[in-house]
Amino acid sequence: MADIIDGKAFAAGLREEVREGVTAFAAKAGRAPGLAVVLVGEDPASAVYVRSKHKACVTAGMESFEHHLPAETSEADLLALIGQLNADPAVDGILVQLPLPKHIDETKVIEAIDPDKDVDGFTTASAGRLATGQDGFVACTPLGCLMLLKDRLGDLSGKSAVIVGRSNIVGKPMAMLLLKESCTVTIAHSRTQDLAHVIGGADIVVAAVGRPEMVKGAWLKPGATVIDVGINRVPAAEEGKTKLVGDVAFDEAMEVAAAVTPVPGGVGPMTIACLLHNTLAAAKRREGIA
Ligand SMILES: Nc1nc(=O)c2c([nH]1)NC[C@@H]1CN(c3ccc(C(=O)N[C@@H](CCC(=O)O)C(=O)O)cc3)C=[N+]21
Repeated sequence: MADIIDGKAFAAGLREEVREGVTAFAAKAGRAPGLAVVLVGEDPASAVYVRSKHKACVTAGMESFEHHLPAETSEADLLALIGQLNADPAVDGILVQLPLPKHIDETKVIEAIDPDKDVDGFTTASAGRLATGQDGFVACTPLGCLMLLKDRLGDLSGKSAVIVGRSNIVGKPMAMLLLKESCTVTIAHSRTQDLAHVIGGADIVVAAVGRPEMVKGAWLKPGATVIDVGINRVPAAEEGKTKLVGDVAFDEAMEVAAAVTPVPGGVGPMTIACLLHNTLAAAKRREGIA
């Protein structure tokens, strides 16, 4: 039976570490780090995420600036707000909750964020810095996955890692991070032939495809470490109820792997903790505090 990697507990530790860092920062800078979160529209899932980000911020001793705009906000008005936040000295980090309403060009909005305030790591500048080994912000979800892997395995050098999924916000930055750790990295995706065979060679599997339980336990190399990024809401056994499952068939994986992250309680909590970590780092960088 594999170990369950307790992302929730690890995230709690990281949040406590950030809280201490915030206290030290405030003593030197005379102000708290500030995170601006921009939410456009009424998507209920987004509202839940934004509320938990706000709570986490406040608990860590940070300033949280919430900007909740109506769904019909124009792209120009949103860009103007980003411009204001870029110029606001009290704002160290800017997060624009995705997805945005269809009439707004997401890329254009993300690119408007000052890369030095891009705590989500979503701008082209941040992606380029990561790919070329320069200092910058790493997207919170892959950063959280890397922390869990290093905590579990220590040195990752020489390990074979397969990432399932090639998104800009998880798959690609995850590949860059693992490459930097000297893993041998494979990115698999919907067109990959014989996925079972590809995954079968991996010491590390990161599943980020958004397809419920698509990675089967029998595909895994015995003793593999499995990081499940998927958060899929599916019908539960009880009529009318739903439950969350990952991209990995968890019970099967537990029979073969050495360690597996659960959903919920795995990668999800790490994403928010890493957002706080990035925001503190942004504040320190802006104030020239080591
Ligand atoms: N600009 C932007 N940045 C984001 O980082 C971003 C975003 N937009 N849009 C939406 C996704 C999703 N996301 C999650 C964060 C935490 C959990 C999380 O904490 N999940 C818990 C609870 C899940 C639940 O009960 O619903 C868990 O997995 O244990 C999940 C998902 C951040 N996102």
